[in-house]
Amino acid sequence: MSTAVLSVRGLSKTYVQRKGLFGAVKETHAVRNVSFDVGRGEILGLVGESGSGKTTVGRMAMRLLEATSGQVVLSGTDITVYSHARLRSVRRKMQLIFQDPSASLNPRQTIGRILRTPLALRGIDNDQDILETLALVGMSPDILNRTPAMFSGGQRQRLSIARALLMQPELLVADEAVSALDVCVQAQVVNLFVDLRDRLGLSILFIGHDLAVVGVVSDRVGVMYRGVLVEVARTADLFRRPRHPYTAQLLAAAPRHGAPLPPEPASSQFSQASGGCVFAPLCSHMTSECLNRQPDLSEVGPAHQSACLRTELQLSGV
Ligand SMILES: Nc1ncnc2c1ncn2[C@@H]1O[C@H](COP(=O)(O)OP(=O)(O)OP(=O)(O)O)[C@@H](O)[C@H]1O
Repeated sequence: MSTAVLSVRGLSKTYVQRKGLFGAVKETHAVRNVSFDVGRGEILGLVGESGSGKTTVGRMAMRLLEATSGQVVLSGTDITVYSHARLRSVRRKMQLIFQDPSASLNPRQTIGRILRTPLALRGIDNDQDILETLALVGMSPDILNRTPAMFSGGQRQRLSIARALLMQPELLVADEAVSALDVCVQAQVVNLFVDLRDRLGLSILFIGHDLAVVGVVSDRVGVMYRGVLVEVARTADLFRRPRHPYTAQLLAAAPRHGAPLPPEPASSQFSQASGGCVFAPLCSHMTSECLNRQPDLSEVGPAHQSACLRTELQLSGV
């Protein structure tokens, strides 16, 4: 991690709603004075309960939503005052991954057409980048004539990540990107985000409500509570020594406390030979389902193992 790819300073958002034409005005102070950096090649997690302002922060950071006040700096350039026309030139550098990939992939288009769209925007008309990117996200190259409906939720999320990558972004904003997936597929997609950080040096703002999942993927974690960023810390530090009472509350409620860690495999810390998802022994809430499934272990890379190691340290309170 070196210089910040994204810096937000003092971001605030007040939603103003009026009931009817002459009704009372209701103000919601959704986000108050939020500041943080996302370093190059860093995953910053943003966690908090529903309504705490995470999505609002993510959208303001991408300038998809106008902030009431505050500043957004992308790779050293202050884009706070960019016009919409000017924003177009930097938009490709920031890509949003949604919770529901079905809603973001046109069901009537083939995967080939969906993935050629970002390439066309870059003025490229051959499929080489597509094939390389599909390999990167763990998808087969022979799927270009299929449609999104022919894939599982996890595969569709990989495809939406592939489409985002084809824009050659510097920053991904993943807003609840694994929340709609079942727990074992969550582990695989989380693994993919960690791999992308390590292989491409991507910066990722990873937004979620589940501290166990956000903790696995993130280098640092920021905690949102009622619109305020109450704490930002390196993940291991946050798990070891939460400074804010709300963080401590989140940690106490995390399902990882439910079961003791299983014994470490004798041969290797992360035995792939034992079968099942390697996340399984480490995240108690993922355990039984993952072990029953035997996901494709060839997808499990070293980055994933380091994520597991970090989780294990966190879970064992090291
Ligand atoms: N368009 C809007 N108009 C009015 N209020 C809004 C709007 N969007 C969000 N809010 C309010 O702003 C607050 C923060 O919402 P936000 O969606 O950013 O939270 P969140 O932490 O992402 O929650 P969730 O995980 O449920 O999406 C909530 O009180 C929400 O009701």
